[in-house]
Amino acid sequence: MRRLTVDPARRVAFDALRAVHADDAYANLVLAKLLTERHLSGRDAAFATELLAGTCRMQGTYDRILTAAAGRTLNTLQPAVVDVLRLGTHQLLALRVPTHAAVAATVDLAASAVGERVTGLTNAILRRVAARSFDDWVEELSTGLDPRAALALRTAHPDWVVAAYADLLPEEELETALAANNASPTTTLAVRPGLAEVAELVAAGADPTTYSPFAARWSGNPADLAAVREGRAGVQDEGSQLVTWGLTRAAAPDGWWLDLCAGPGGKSALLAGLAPERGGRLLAAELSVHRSLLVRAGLRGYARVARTTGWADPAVITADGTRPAWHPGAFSRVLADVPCSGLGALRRRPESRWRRQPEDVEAMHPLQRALLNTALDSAASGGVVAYVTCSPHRQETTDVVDPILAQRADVAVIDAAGLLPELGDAARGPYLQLWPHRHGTDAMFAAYLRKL
Ligand SMILES: C[S@@+](CC[C@H](N)C(=O)[O-])C[C@H]1O[C@@H](n2cnc3c(N)ncnc32)[C@H](O)[C@@H]1O
Repeated sequence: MRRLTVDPARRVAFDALRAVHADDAYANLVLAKLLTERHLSGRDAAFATELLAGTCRMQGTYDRILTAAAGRTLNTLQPAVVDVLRLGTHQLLALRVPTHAAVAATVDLAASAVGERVTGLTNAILRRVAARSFDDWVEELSTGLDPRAALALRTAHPDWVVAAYADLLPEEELETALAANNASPTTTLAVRPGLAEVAELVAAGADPTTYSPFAARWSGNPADLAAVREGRAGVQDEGSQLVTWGLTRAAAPDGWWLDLCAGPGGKSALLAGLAPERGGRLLAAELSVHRSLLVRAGLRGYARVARTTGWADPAVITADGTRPAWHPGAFSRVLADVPCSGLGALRRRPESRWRRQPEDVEAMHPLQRALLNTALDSAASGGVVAYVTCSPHRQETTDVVDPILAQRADVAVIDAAGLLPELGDAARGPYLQLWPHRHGTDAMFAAYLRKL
């Protein structure tokens, strides 16, 4: 029997991909767990990360290429073999792995992970994949497709996601916008106001970002930074920081602030630091017990300061935001960062574009409406509500906000551009819409509303 030399990075990527497909695991979470368990770091960890993330993102297009190369539908192959082939295809068509190395390493992976009997098939299919470049495959497979379907194939997005983007962006911007979802985002950190300064992160080697005064980009492991270890900074997309900052910049009375859907707690951590200097104090509410614990953990830096200085400690409760455990009108500022499809964070959630279905977007609509109505009921007269999604999809953004505005006489829109004037090109009517290709952030949406 021949000796197998399966390298640990490819094996980790394969086991993570199997968990994504067989157990509905989140690629990022399962990968982080496997890297730790198997003690992979440095170049091996970087290769496994790129291999897994790239394979997950491009899956729909790779499956079309593999179907053509195999001459049969993929459901006639063992699922584990299909995953081996997807990983091999990414190495051949997107990474700079020489053809012979990509094929040999993938055939060895097939032998060790599935069995010697599938090596001939794996080898034959991969050799056919390797015969063309990615662009040549796409050109061949695009024959007869309409321009939108060809764009979906080229940028590896489901047709319905392309349609949702096309609904919001000018045609000439569409391809750039979709392509931006295929770039690996760098890690962005946010300081906890009052506990750390961006200058501390910059002195440690991070880079300031364009818009958020709380942000810095970091290319290493966040846990290497003392500020992160001590709960004085955390990982948070710049878009999430900006929509939160917008809420704190509107005029509003002093009083308690509410984060209605707080878990895992990134925005709460920013709000908690900004509240005291604006006459506020934060209550973070979250439905899931596990996620409420994450919110509490994210606020641990403030808890330490509060113990020693008597500073107003943020509070965390586990509660259903649609059945308020507080009196109406109790809050001066309310953040409703509602559960959504996450279509604006496709860069960070490599598998999600193929897992999500249009029905998922529809299914969330009633909860989003209910949470926005609770948020408005919870705000005091003169108070401000931010309705936020990490999705630009019309159904979970303006289709939630506009009908509620039409129904309620006690709400007015605050122009988002006035709250965040440093952001060019982010107005969506009176609302805010960020985009990866325009702002380098997730595609966050925010509507700022005044309770009359
Ligand atoms: C988009 S996430 C919030 C992200 C969070 N604001 C952050 O920045 O870390 C939505 C959260 O709403 C929670 N959620 C879902 N239904 C809820 C409800 N009825 N009441 C309160 N929270 C809810 C989910 O568990 C999830 O943690």
